[in-house]
Amino acid sequence: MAAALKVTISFLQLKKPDTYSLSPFLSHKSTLSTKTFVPMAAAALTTSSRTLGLCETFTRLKQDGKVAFIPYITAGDPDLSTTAEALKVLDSCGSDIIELGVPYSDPLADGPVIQAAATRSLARGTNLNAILSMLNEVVPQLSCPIAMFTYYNPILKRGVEKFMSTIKDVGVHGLVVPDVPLEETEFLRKEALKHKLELVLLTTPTTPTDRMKAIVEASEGFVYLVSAIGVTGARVSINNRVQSLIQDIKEATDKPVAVGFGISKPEHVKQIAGWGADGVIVGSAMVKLLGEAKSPEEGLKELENFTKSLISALR
Ligand SMILES: O=P(O)(O)OC[C@@H](O)[C@@H](O)c1c[nH]c2ccccc12
Repeated sequence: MAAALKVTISFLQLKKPDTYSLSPFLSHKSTLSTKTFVPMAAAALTTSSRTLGLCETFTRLKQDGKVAFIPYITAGDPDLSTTAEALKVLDSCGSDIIELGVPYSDPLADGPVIQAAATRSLARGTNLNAILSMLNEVVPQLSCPIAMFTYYNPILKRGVEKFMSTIKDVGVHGLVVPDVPLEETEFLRKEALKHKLELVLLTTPTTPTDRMKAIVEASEGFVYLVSAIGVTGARVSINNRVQSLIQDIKEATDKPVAVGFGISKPEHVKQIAGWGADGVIVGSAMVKLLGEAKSPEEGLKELENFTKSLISALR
């Protein structure tokens, strides 16, 4: 009987750290270096559980006629173990992408809630290495992708290439850097692409049309539409102008558009989804619940209830 060609990866036959030997039952042998082989094996092992990237997530949601729910929290507020639990809570509640903020001493685009969160986190000694170690443990337990949110300075401090490779290694999919003007994103974008990270760019209500078009052209993953002039922070209502801003962007690109700034109520979420947004981003309202609660446990419970109320307004 013709021997069935059955290929097994015999780890026991591993001769050297860098080569595996495929040992087909037929006589010939072939060896592949781990550089080409393990990724294939690893991919085969994880294909089914591979987390989708940002753009893929939006594509899947669009096929299901759904709008992405994207919460933002500040890493290390009130502490990193609570952040780890919060990521799991947000994921299990059905968040589609999670923005995780790296605390920074001069968060110029943030309002008082996120500024206070960054101050508390830094006062506890939170640093990038500790955040990365936490992510290394938690990301494999999540079903939704992480977009790291950082100002430019922490990236420059570590070096752009090193920063990109390090966050990719712990399973981060995307990156949002609010204080890098379009003109200075070239190198950042090149390095992000090299490390298969999706660099999300932001456009605002005051961005001139030509500049908005250049931003959406360069943005990867999705386009972040800032809904309000000023800094982050929950608003009583969402500016009706956002509806036309969403349409303007959709005339310029097929890329998904997610709206952030000020969103803090189920009616805000419904309104923005009704205007045609592909995603809604909620930060300050989440950060306030988590960071200003009487205890981490209470903060996590309030975060869960609030997240469920917002997601149910989307579904
Ligand atoms: O906090 P808000 O108003 O819900 O906005 C989202 C925002 O928190 C998050 O996307 C974010 C946190 N810090 C930022 C700085 C600039 C732009 C966006 C952000």
